[in-house]
Amino acid sequence: ADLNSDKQALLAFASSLPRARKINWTLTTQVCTSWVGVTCTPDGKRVRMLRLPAVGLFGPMPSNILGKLDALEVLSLRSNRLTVSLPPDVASIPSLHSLYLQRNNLSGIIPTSLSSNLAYLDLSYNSFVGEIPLKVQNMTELTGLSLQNNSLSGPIPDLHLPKLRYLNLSYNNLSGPIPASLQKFPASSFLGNAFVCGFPLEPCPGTTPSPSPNAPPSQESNLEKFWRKHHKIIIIAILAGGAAILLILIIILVICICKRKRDGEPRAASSSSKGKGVAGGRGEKSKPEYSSGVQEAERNKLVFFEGCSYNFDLEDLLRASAEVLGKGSYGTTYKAVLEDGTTVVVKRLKEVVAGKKEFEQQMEIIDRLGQHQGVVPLRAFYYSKDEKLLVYDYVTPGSLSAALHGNKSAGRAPLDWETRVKISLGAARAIAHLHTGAGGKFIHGNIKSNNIILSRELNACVSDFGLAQLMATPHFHPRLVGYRAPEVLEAKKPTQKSDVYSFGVLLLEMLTGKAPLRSPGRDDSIEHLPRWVQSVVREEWTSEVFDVDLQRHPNTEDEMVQLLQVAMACVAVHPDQRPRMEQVVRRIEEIRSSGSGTTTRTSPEDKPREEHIQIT
Ligand SMILES: Nc1ncnc2c1ncn2[C@@H]1O[C@H](COP(=O)(O)OP(=O)(O)OP(=O)(O)O)[C@@H](O)[C@H]1O
Repeated sequence: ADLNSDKQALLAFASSLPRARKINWTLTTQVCTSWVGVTCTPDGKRVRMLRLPAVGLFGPMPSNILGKLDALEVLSLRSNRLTVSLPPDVASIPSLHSLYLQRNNLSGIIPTSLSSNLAYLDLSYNSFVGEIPLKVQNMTELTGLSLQNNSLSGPIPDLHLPKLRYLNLSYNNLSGPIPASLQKFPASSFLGNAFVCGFPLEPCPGTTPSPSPNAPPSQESNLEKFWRKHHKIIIIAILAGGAAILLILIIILVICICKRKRDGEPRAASSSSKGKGVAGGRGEKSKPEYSSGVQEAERNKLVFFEGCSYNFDLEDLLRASAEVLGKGSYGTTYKAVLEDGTTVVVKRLKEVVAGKKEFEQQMEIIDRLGQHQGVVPLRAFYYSKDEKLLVYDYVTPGSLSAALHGNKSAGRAPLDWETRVKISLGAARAIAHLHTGAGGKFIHGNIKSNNIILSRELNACVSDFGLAQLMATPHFHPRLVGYRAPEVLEAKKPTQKSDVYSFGVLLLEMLTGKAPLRSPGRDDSIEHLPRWVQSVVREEWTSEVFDVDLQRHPNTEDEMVQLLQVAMACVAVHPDQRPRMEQVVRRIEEIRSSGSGTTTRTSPEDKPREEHIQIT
């Protein structure tokens, strides 16, 4: 078996099921990079995961097709309308460790040929009948078993599975005592089976209740003796303790009510600080902050763009573990790692004034402009009254800002000259594309080194564009002021020419290795980078301007001076004197091709996108 046989099996699977929503699988496209729901092994030789939850698949689940994917580890076809039965060839794929088929219309018996490598099996909310197969006992890797809400009957097997952490057999027609090996699970694991008895449910008829499933009989009788002797004292102590706790709770409650009244704080305020700590009950993880504004009824409304190969729903995103990457002018950005390991960036926008239609139109434009190798593509968005979320690819290793100004003692290697030119050209091309790509009117509005994300090959990917148009008023985050053109600081309206100014500051940042706003004197006065560079150049100390890390590179000063001239043209005070972005691109291309040849001049920008942006 190889990738080609996996591809044939997937195509056969797709053609055997009428689909409500079109799946983008075709003979001519790449299985591993563009097929929705498909994840390959790291070497790209086999299909490792197939995840198509809630995509409207309906009809009988085909036999002898998916079983051919013999490197498959995860299969998720949950929340579709698959019928008839679970084919034995699927359940027995030897490499399979997670099988999610919950919320379909599958019936018949659970096949006995279950793979012994399964770690998670979810067949809940179907119509399976018959007994729970004894074969489950052999699945020693099993950590979760969800069979609730089926029509399973017969006894509950005695399962000695050391890794089993989650079990749900509720709402079936099972009968008989709960085996001792499963009495550690809560009552909710067994509820809704009229004839199931024993701890943690009601004792079985004709048996004496035992206080603990594992307590040895001798200990039990000692306890009884102790209880007989001291029960009055124990009851009085419990009542006194309970009364004291109640009193303390009442005092705390009164203090809280008084404090709230004093603060005059409305109950619904502080929605933005909710989230991380909103942990649910048993087994639930704390939810990411950005989940707090998503309404229960709207959880299926994550809008994906065409060609996106991610396959998760909003529910998955809300369950992801989220880490704050930063709080910017448009909101908070999180790195979200989903349960299957998929990593994305979620931007939670604040203070959006655009209505739904306007917002959706802008998303369409951002998506269209994202079809460029130098731009971080927007993959999905969510819009509701209380919450606006954007989902992007997670690009590593990080921002240009971190690469230029990050901590050297933490092992950061300085960017060499060749790389800085490559990044400048990549970013310039991407911004020129934004300026020309949507009828010639589009403005980035937020160019800065934090918004140039570097791929593993250190190619520039421009992010965070097209959002200013959705916001109430332009926000000037302190970090942003150094990039703002003078006319924007006054009139607060960015233009393509103000983008050119910001790009000029970015070039100066790369040439000097200095941040756009500096505090040179002891009096803490702030100096703008363009003004500082101008003053040094005027004194004819040009070479003093360049980053000390660049001064070590031989024969590159000519190129540095030429790029400095481009940067200075971009930061001209009058917008009309600044070049257009296409002119900037041409100038950097000339500088690059007239290079001294001391370094290799390959052109990775010409490679196809998937090699260009490394996404984890
Ligand atoms: N797609 C991405 N992949 C990896 N890191 C990202 C991605 N998008 C943003 N980041 C990083 O996340 C951090 C926070 O980004 P965010 O856009 O919220 O703030 P900012 O760029 O500092 O400010 P602003 O909102 O004004 O642009 C930044 O360091 C940025 O480099």
